[in-house]
Amino acid sequence: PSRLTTPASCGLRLRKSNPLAAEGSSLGLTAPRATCARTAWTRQEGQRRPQLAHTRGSPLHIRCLAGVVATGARGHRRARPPPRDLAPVLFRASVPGPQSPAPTLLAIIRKALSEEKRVSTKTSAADLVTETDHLVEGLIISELQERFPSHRFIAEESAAAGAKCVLTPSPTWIVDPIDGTCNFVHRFPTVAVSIGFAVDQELEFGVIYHCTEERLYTGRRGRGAFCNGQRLQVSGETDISKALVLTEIGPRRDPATLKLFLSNMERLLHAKAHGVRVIGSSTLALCHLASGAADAYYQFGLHCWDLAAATVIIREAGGIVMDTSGGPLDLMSCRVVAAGTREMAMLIAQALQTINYGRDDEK
Ligand SMILES: O=P(O)(O)O[C@H]1[C@H](O)[C@@H](O)[C@H](O)[C@@H](O)[C@@H]1O
Ligand SMILES: [Mg+2]
Repeated sequence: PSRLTTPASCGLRLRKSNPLAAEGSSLGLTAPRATCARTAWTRQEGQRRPQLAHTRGSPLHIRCLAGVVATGARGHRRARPPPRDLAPVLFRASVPGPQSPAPTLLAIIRKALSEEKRVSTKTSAADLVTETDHLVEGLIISELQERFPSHRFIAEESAAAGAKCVLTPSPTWIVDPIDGTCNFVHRFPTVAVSIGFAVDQELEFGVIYHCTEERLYTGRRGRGAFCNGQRLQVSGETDISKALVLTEIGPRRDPATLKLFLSNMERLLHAKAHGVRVIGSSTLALCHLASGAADAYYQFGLHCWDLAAATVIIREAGGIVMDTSGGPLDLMSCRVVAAGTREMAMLIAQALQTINYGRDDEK
């Protein structure tokens, strides 16, 4: 398999035992070795953000992510690979063994999960963020930026700090460093990292890692969707009265929004859905849909970083992702309906009342 050369201080290779091996062999993946990173915190425009410098032997070693290969150009690292030739595999998933003191991205999240956290709020009292969200986002972006200096990024905590969320035709990584931050704060073990990639405003691939259950979901346009190497397939259910439906509450708690949220749930229960579940992570709920463990998902108030990776995974598992109007998905519209079948998606869309959260690209 091809082996990408990385800068001396941040070599990354993927293990053969990586859960992606089945898919990975066709992508030319190789085993991981340590990446070293040093973090320093500085205040910029009132925000606390990580500045990263890759330094071998620095106190914080991060073996975090990314074997990225150009399948059409094996063995060549390109500053800007041809869009269709990119395939991702992100995350060194395992906690390091005793001989390896370097924490993985996953280890950082898992360690922080069990510790006290400094929690801040963003758009509402229920919209939470921690230092770990910032740290993980900084690590992911710096790693990818080093490999692909011309690529663009849309990332949750950067957006919260004022960065614009505009999806241009340029290759763009769309990152949610921790999805399920409220769960993370409460130590509720449903937390994920989500990274999507778009070129020409089209979603090319997505990777979602379930941090506590060590499940790696991947989807690549035209190449299928997998969980730990097992192919994913959505359910074929078309009847709401036989459906398990998932949703998320969204960040707002004002009475008008809550009334609409509860009324939408009530409408689906009146339609005799078997259940409507809220698990606290949009990306993992969407992965459950992709794996056939649920039949539909809808939400108002989610963001492009909740949707980007999951959309590829669901589509590649045979599912439908659309706008709540029944039209095509608009990644920036802060709303979605997804289902295993078009019939189910349309039934859900027809049952819903709109909750207007605005657009990601107008904030
Ligand atoms: O945890 P974050 O990344 O803030 O994502 C949340 C998402 O943006 C919301 O729409 C969902 O309702 C939450 O469950 C997600 O966790
Ligand atoms: Mg998040």
